[in-house]
Amino acid sequence: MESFWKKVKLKMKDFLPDHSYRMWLGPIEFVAAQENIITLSCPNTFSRRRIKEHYLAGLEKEFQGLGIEDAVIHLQVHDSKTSRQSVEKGRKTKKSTPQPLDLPSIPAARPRLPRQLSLPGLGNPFDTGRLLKKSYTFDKFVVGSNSDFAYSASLSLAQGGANGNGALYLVSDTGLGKSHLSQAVGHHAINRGVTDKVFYVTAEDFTNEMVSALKNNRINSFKEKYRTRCDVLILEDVHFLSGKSATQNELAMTLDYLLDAEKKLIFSGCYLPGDIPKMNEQLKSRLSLGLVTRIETPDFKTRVKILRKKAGMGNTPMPGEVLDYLAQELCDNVRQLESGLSGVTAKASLLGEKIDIDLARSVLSNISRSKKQITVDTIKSLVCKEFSVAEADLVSASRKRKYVQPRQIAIYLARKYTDQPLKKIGRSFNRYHATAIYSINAVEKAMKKQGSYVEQMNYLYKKIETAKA
Ligand SMILES: Nc1ncnc2c1ncn2[C@@H]1O[C@H](COP(=O)(O)OP(=O)(O)OP(=O)(O)O)[C@@H](O)[C@H]1O
Repeated sequence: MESFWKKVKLKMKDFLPDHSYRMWLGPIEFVAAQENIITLSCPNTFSRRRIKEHYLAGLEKEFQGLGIEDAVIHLQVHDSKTSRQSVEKGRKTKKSTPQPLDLPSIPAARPRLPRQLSLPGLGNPFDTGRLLKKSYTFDKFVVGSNSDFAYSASLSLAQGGANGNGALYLVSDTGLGKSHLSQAVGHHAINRGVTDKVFYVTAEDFTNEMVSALKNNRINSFKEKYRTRCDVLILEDVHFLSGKSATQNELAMTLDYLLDAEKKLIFSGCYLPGDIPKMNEQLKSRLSLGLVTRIETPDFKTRVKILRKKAGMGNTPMPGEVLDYLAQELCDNVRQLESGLSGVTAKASLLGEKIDIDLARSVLSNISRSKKQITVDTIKSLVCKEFSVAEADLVSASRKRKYVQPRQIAIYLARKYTDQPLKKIGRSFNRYHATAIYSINAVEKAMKKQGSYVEQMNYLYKKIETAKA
């Protein structure tokens, strides 16, 4: 049986991005097999959970493909102290360890930087569908005047693209439903049995996977994977590709294949394709080939509708006046509405308090206080002080190195710590928003290359987070 496991592993190696294989499947060892039950051992509980959630069904399928009908995998942890209890029967076994109380975080929104923490393994066909967030379906999306066109376009694409378009580009500021709608298209395809070859991948993962394939002489299988094994491609955070010309070329060619084969393509990003700096014309034109639709910020009526739906999905009844209050105060995006709602629910349940306006006010005061503390101006003055530059120089047209670096860093920090749209941030530095995107990418790139740069940024984060209002 061990030889079967070796075969399964080899197959997985082919399927998965290199880093995912190395991180998750490479370290797994074969332990024993009895009839159709195969016991494998993982290096730790975290890895076991990850394997269980993302890879187990696929592994079992691979064993079944090798003729072991009804293969069931038991996962255990390597640790010598491992007891029998740590052997789990895949998905069916309930966790016996009590989980720490997971308090919902109150901040208004998660950082709006292009996703840096995307999951390894995104976009591999083996993970098909399982990487899509369960709740990101059409029926859970609340349609308002801000999103009706994007919703209809996504649904139409999911239902077969009656308008003949095989591609859709969703654009919006952060937290307004791009991921939700794009993943809803994937769910639709899988749930209706149209196809399970749905690839969900961020532009960053696509890039990393391609670079790793190049390094490991696997570029042909990378190309083959995207060009021939995918029916629905969901590519998020497209702006991340700015300046990455090799990835742009490869993606443009892949898109040609997929478009020719009439596959469904959904892209999302914070900027229109034409506004992404350092993006080659071929890719821009392909990204714009289908419908390009914008999701706007929801108006008050829609915010109430969203809150009502989300409150209805939970178990805690939420008075109408509290929903109105939250909708009035939280205007930036839907993620912020979700934070407010879960903050109110959590506080009420933890303290055993009644849900009313006073409670909601106390929860939101924390959100707005932390938001108010960090403004673009606070960031500008802190960066000027740290780099010993005058504010006039920071926002000037000068491209001298001594000003460019602090300027880029300040823009990056403004994006990370404030809710200001990038256009507005750019304007605060007398720059177009394309330059703001470029600055953010430049800082990210530098952080990836130099440890000292990361240290410098960590130092600035601390300074900002502890700065007085
Ligand atoms: N119209 C909507 N109805 C219901 N939920 C929504 C709606 N819009 C957004 N959401 C919810 O808000 C949260 C953020 O949405 P999502 O992640 O899709 O935003 P995004 O535009 O992709 O953000 P980012 O650019 O930061 O990735 C999700 O939990 C999503 O389900």
